[in-house]
Amino acid sequence: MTLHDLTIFDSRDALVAAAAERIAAILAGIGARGAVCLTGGSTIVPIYQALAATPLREKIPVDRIDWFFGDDRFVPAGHALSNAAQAQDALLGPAGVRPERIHAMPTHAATPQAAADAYAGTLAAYYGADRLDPARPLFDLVLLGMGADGHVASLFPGQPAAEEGARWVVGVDEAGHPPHVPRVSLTLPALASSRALLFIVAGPDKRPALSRVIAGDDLPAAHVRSVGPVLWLVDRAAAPETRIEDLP
Ligand SMILES: O=C1O[C@H](COP(=O)(O)O)[C@@H](O)[C@H](O)[C@H]1O
Repeated sequence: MTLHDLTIFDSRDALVAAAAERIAAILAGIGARGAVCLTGGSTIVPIYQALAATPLREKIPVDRIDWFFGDDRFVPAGHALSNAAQAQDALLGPAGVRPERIHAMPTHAATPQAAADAYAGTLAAYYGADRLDPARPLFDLVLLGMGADGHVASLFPGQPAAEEGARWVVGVDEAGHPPHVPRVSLTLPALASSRALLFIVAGPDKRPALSRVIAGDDLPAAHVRSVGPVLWLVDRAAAPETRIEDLP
């Protein structure tokens, strides 16, 4: 991460408002067809709610966007831990997105890896190829949170999924962070196939990992790339205490 990619907001409310505005502006610029990769976690929920409400909802061309997921918990559809259910309740439902535009991970599959393989097929069918071309990113926008351990999507530190360099989607049998249910996750190459990528990070529990990302330590979040900008929007509580001028 370079410092010009990091914006620090004085409060979580300010972060939520600014992130929602930024996302709405990106989505408003989508042309005839676009793809967005949604995140799970708790930080994103009020941002989804702001996007689904007036006045931002009016800026979003919901019917020209296909909505995908960066990861999900391997739980039945509608489960309290489901990222897809959370996004449906906070954003997609209230914003009036039609079901055929929503591409949830098939967490009813026999195994997390079977779900991952099926979802890779869904992505490839949308993209029209099974090889990613940097000149033609898969996603217009990827949204990500970061766990306190430095995980992104469901790519946890020290696990092989975080090293995957070929497949687009992987099954994760053991989550490295609560809730400890199996996961399905896009890989770093799939996330990197994006015109823009936005991290949204809040809370004091994220501060150590964010400091490590800035220092370039070996954490999944530090390895996230995009064809376009990778922007970090963080609140003051998550930001390192080091004076900004002293950061690398
Ligand atoms: O496990 C998860 O959490 C991360 C971060 O979530 P947060 O609650 O700390 O905001 C999220 O990026 C990921 O999608 C989710 O499955």
